[in-house]
Amino acid sequence: MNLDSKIYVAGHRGLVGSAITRNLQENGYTNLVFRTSGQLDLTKRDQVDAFFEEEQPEYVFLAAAKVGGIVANNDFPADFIRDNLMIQTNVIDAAHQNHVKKLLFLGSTCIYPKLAAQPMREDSLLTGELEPTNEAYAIAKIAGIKMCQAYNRQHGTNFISIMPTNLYGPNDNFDLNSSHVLPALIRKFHEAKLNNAPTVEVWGTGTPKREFLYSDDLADAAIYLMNTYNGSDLVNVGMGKDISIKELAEKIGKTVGYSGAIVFNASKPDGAPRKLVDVNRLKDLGWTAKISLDEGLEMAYTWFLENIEKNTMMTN
Ligand SMILES: NC(=O)C1=CN([C@@H]2O[C@H](COP(=O)(O)OP(=O)(O)OC[C@H]3O[C@@H](n4cnc5c(N)ncnc54)[C@H](OP(=O)(O)O)[C@@H]3O)[C@@H](O)[C@H]2O)C=CC1
Ligand SMILES: C[C@H]1O[C@H](OP(=O)(O)OP(=O)(O)OC[C@H]2O[C@@H](n3cnc4c(=O)[nH]c(N)nc43)[C@H](O)[C@@H]2O)[C@@H](O)[C@@H](O)C1=O
Repeated sequence: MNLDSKIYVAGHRGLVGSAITRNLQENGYTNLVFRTSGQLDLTKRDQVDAFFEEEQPEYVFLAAAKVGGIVANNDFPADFIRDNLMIQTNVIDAAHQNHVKKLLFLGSTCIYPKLAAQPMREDSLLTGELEPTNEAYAIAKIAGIKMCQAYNRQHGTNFISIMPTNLYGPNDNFDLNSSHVLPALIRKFHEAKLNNAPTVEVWGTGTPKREFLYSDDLADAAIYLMNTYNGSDLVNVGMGKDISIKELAEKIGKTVGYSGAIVFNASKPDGAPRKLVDVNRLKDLGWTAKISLDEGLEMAYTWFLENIEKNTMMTN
């Protein structure tokens, strides 16, 4: 990408899209194009076609998607498969029709089998059963990867796919029903501290392990790969280190300064037992993560205090 290339960041207000936008702006990219979902509903093909015909972006970061935590995925599988298939099909095909030079598709590590060998290598895709709580979302993401690969093969496009591990950072979703674990626990521990609550509820057994990457690191990797990587093979993006949910809860309790007890609610799903990604391909391509979980947690909690805690609209 040149500094004046026209770049469309789809989903620029979200966790990932906002981090990519910040990074591009800080690095002097001046010709960025955005639309909110209210201005451009990417599930509507006619709107997507009109937008691409009008704007003719050269590069596309596809960070718009229907995203949620384990319970939202489990409760609304139809919404997750429908919206994601529609958004990505519309954007990928419009990018081809309008001769976009390069597109970056964001998948997720939930595309790998529930019991994939750890750390999970890119070639474990489609080698086993998926985790049932997010199968619908994962199937949509796998279709997105395969669509990029098929377009590259048949049409000679340059559409790349990256598979980030669990992410967190500014503009995360802190709604307790639909968020991922890390923002949910920041909010739960913070509110328990304020209310002097004796316990905080953590879903599941606390034994599953997850890997967490700060969104600024992910954005840095995405832009690095957009600038340097041309290939149909997917690329994992992560830290290469994981932690149990129990350890994460203890860490967040410490960050927030909560001194009560943690109670596990085993009636909520655990999901995949472990999702550690193999980051060797990414390392070989020349990129490694820079922000540790401890640093990232401090930054995420500070962002929460400055942007969400003050928001009196928080209702659940
Ligand atoms: N969060 C995570 O832990 C992980 C995320 N990913 C992937 O990264 C990508 C971004 O996720 P994340 O930033 O967390 O998600 P967010 O929910 O934070 O942001 C998603 C963005 O998508 C936009 N969007 C949703 N539906 C539509 C629509 N119909 N039309 C137009 N825009 C729409 C929203 O725009 P608006 O704000 O204008 O409504 C929103 O800003 C996704 O592909 C996700 O699968 C992958 C691995 C982990
Ligand atoms: C990014 C990824 O995100 C999702 O998969 P997940 O990693 O299982 O998601 P999660 O962050 O919601 O949970 C991780 C673990 O944490 C436990 N947990 C404890 N307490 C809370 C809690 O309060 N909220 C949540 N959400 N989880 C909690 C929870 O029970 C589970 O064991 C999918 O959407 C998938 O599609 C996807 O791509």
